[in-house]
Amino acid sequence: MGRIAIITHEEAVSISSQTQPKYLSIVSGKGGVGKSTVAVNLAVSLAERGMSVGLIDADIYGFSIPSLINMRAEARSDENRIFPIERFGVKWISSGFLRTDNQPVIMRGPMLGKIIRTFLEDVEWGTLDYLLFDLPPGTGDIPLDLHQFLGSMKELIVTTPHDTAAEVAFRAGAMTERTGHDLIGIVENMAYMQCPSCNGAIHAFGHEGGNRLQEALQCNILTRLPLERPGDQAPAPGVYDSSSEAGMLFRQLADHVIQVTH
Ligand SMILES: Nc1ncnc2c1ncn2[C@@H]1O[C@H](COP(=O)(O)OP(=O)(O)OP(=O)(O)O)[C@@H](O)[C@H]1O
Repeated sequence: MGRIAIITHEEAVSISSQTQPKYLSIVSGKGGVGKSTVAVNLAVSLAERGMSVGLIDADIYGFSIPSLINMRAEARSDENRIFPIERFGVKWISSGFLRTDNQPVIMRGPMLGKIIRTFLEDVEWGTLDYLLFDLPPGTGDIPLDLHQFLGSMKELIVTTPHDTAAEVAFRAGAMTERTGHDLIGIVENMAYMQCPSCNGAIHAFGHEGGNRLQEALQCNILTRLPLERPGDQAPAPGVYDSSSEAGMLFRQLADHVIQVTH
């Protein structure tokens, strides 16, 4: 597993505040592996370190950011600009904030690209240190569109330890190379759970998938996250409390991201 660097809050703040945000995509091969959960908690952890952070929910059809951060609201807009929703120190935009009736979003490929462009250009982001993208699972048009709009960007790939998830994640990782994006690491989510009686680790989804992916993509696993739901103390259904094991690991991951992207 890759070494995670811990940095102080002061160091983090001194790294922050450039004019151009750093673009970071969170990708996965399959749905349901926890990509949006990783994106949300990384965004909140970066903000806690003093970074100015925005997140684009680029999963236009399958958006889940509003429910993960427990926010049902319509983004304000005027003639020219859309104002992102602010919560937990992060600015968020999602198609779920453009309509609040939970109706399906029906769009063809080129319209998806247009929506992403609108999110990039017409949202009042202000000055950001990081703009994160929660991409839809798989290797569709949106990563290609983003490459066209922004050029090179950093990517984190999320998988579970299950062989199938890792195999599909490999294709998403290979796509990263083809689009010229820079894969900074792998997050193995739902890697283990703690046995309630003996406290040992239970590997419900196996434990080889992440290692195989690491070898195949020649890229480090940055963290292995437990199978653990945010508890009653959690600030929202998809946001971990900073004192939980997952919460602490997300804060370490944020430190690492700051180090490798500054
Ligand atoms: N480590 C974890 N432990 C327990 N539950 C988790 C964990 N990670 C994610 N979940 C839960 O699994 C479900 C799917 O997570 P999430 O929406 O983040 O996945 P996803 O990969 O973004 O899926 P999709 O691409 O289909 O939206 C959510 O209910 C989330 O709360």
